[in-house]
Amino acid sequence: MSGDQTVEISPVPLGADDAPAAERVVAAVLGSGSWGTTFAAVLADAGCEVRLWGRDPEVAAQVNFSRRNEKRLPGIELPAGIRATTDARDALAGAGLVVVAIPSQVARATLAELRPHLAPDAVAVSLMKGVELSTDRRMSEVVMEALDLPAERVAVVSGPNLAREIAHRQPTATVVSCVDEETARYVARACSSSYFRPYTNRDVVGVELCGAVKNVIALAVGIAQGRGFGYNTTATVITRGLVEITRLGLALGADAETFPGLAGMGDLVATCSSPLSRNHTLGKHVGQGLSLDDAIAATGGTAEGVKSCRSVLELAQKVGVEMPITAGVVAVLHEGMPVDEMARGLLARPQKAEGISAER
Ligand SMILES: NC(=O)c1ccc[n+]([C@@H]2O[C@H](COP(=O)([O-])OP(=O)(O)OC[C@H]3O[C@@H](n4cnc5c(N)ncnc54)[C@H](O)[C@@H]3O)[C@@H](O)[C@H]2O)c1
Ligand SMILES: O=P(O)(O)OC[C@H](O)CO
Repeated sequence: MSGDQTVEISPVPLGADDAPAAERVVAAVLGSGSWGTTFAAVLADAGCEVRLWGRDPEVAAQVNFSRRNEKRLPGIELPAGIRATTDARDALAGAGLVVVAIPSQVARATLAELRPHLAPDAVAVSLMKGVELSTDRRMSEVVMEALDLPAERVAVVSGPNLAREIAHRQPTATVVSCVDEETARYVARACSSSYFRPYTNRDVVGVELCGAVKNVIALAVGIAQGRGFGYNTTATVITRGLVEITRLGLALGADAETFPGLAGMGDLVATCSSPLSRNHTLGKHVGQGLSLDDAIAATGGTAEGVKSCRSVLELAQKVGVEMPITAGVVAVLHEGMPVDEMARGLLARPQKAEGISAER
């Protein structure tokens, strides 16, 4: 059974319909999974005209005629301002904002197909939290390359944003990051509502790495919990996980302020704590003894860390940063290492000083 099905969430409507409609942005959301559909709802509640593109005609029909996406967001009523379509040309025509919410590993090929339909002045937004296998590119880099856009027109949104809580209009905040501050503010205005509060920054590298690597750390926490370890182990993995994320980020030029922020610590805590997280849930299944394939099937949805753990480790090796938790997750998921051996290996590492800047 997936983690999604076991968690009860109370809807907390905070007057979403009262949200101020600033400029009327036309937005196309690519991907009608849990986060794409939820972000479409956020944009609609914020006053945008929203087209939701997905491959599944049944999902599109259900969104249009019942205001629901029962497959990904069971029991949730969507706002009226979303029109779903399976026709990419229709979704993208005149869309000034193009939001990408498909699994990271298929983004490049999918976007390359859609590129001819992109409006000439469009700004793209990546919601994806992964690193591309074989190229080790962050997702904003993939979006830039596949859509042939400059960095100034590509933003990322990342933070403690579990889709189902937001679909229930529970309050949260996020970070909209772009090298161009004006673009970040434009995107932030477009998605700001009474329950969704975006902050902006220009540290795209840091924000994206936080989003991708926290999935790997959530897998490690899930593995530990599935094995039966308690809060001390959980807190240790989260804290040392943040050190891994920070070291990698700093080595790749990120801003130190990002890591204790919403996209860093905030998202790490949400993902490592919640049974709504697919990465956390999948890790738990593995810790309880399921094979990777069975754990993937039991979890459902996209658990980006399963694939991205390998590209994250490769990135780290390229810049000489040691990431022992990430290496342990790769070994358990992809190299057959038993969970107890991962735990023993992490604990047996040479003693060292605690800080971020301690030897790598
Ligand atoms: N769900 C969340 O809470 C959440 C929150 C923040 C970020 N994210 C990130 O958003 C991204 C999408 O996650 P999600 O939760 O929506 O996943 P999901 O598994 O719920 O949905 C993925 C969607 O992509 C579609 N898809 C798969 N292959 C495709 C292809 N080749 N072309 C077009 N569509 C394709 C699937 O049919 C599905 O509708 C991931 O990178 C994830 O890390 C998710
Ligand atoms: O379900 P997960 O593990 O992909 O996590 C969802 C979001 O990234 C939490 O912010």
